[in-house]
Amino acid sequence: MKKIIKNGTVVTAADTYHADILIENDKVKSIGGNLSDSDAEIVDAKGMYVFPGGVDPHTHMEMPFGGTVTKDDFETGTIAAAYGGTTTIIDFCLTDKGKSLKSAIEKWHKKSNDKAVIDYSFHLMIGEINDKVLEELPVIIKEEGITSFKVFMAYKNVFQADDETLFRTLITAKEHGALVMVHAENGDVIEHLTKKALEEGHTEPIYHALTRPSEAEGEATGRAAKLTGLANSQLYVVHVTCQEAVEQIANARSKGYQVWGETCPQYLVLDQSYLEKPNFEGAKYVWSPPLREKFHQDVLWHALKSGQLQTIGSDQCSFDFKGQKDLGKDDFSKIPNGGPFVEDRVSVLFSEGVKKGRITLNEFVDLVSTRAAKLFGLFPKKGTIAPGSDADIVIFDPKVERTLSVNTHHMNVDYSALEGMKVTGEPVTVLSRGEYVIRDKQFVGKPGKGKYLKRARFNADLETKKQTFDIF
Ligand SMILES: NC(=O)NCCC(=O)O
Ligand SMILES: [Zn+2]
Ligand SMILES: [Zn+2]
Repeated sequence: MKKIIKNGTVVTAADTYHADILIENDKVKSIGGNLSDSDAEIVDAKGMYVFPGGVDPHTHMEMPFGGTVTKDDFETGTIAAAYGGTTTIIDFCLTDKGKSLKSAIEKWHKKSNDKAVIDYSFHLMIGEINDKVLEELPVIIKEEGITSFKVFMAYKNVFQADDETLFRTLITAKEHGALVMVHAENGDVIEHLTKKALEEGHTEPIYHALTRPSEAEGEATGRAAKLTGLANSQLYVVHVTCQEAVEQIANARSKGYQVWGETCPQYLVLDQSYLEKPNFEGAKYVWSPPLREKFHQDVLWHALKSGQLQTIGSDQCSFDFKGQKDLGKDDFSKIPNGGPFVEDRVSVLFSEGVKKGRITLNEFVDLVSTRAAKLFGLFPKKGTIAPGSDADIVIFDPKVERTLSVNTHHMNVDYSALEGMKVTGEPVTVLSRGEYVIRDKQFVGKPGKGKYLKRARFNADLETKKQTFDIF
């Protein structure tokens, strides 16, 4: 099976140039001018950008949360991801205290095995550290290729871990070459403020934001960064929303700590006022950490541009408005947290970022694909277009204008958080390992075609670009 993508503009995190791309089987074989091969199918990309498939480092498919389960599973969620130009997701595998890590991973394999239409991998939640966990972790890193662990500093009495657990996870990760991820909010402070608000009779969605102040995110981010320095380890802060957290990350980085940060499109284009929509509509905009006051958006864009934040995750965590979000109709603390974004992540970044002059085209590719591939042990198999890389490729029309809506999106959820938003640009054709998943804006992939990816151990040198590497 051979294809030549012709006449397009190839965009990577490093370069933008006109070239043809020859794909043989599942890999990029060569890149050059006027390539020809009589056996190859010609794919015309005239007027299009051709960039590496998006790597979304933050999804929650079919995840139990708040007494319900996220609506998109590995089938609907990866189909939507592919429509949106993403060809790899890394999903969070939740663990249960007292149960083996292996059993949690097996559960996640069962959810995804026959369903995913694009490639995928797992991060592993660490909720406790004990002898059993310490014994299992090296085996899991080796056998499952899971090289990133997630610790929640919030969601008290549910997922929240204490500082000892975080610190010991950081030490263990350092020892075995893994990256520790944190949901950084001070869960104890939030618990107190939530109880107080409810006692005072405040039940509306806006109180979700008011009881999770940005200072509580900044404090937890700074604490996690300091513990990382103390452990001489490595940290990735998920879904950064605010100035206080960005400042802590920048401060840690200025001291030479290995700390990276992710933000999400929702924090770049939506703000706290959405939670005040009438008729409980504000529940559609309940994320943790919450949407912030508008000025934080400029701080986040600036941090992406200046390199203090390095990736964009969708935090795909979709719940229907009817039947799921309304579990919190009389109590904001019962509204399932999260929203649908896996399909719109790349387009929002292109339209609001590149088109509006906030980031360059190459920075865009770095943010939606390359950096996550590097940080999470997938580069250069994923995250770039180069000879030997997987042929995960997006052919993207940079000119088309469209309006985002629940009526046209492919996520399995009854609303769009971006209803009516106009964006410029759309993926037209998406290849996963050389095969069409989206062809001329139609899904032509197959559930089960997506492969589970074992990832390499954390490699800080890829970040500082000191090292040459082999295609694997
Ligand atoms: N972010 C959110 O509100 N829901 C998903 C779970 C998490 O990432 O904290
Ligand atoms: Zn989180
Ligand atoms: Zn999340």
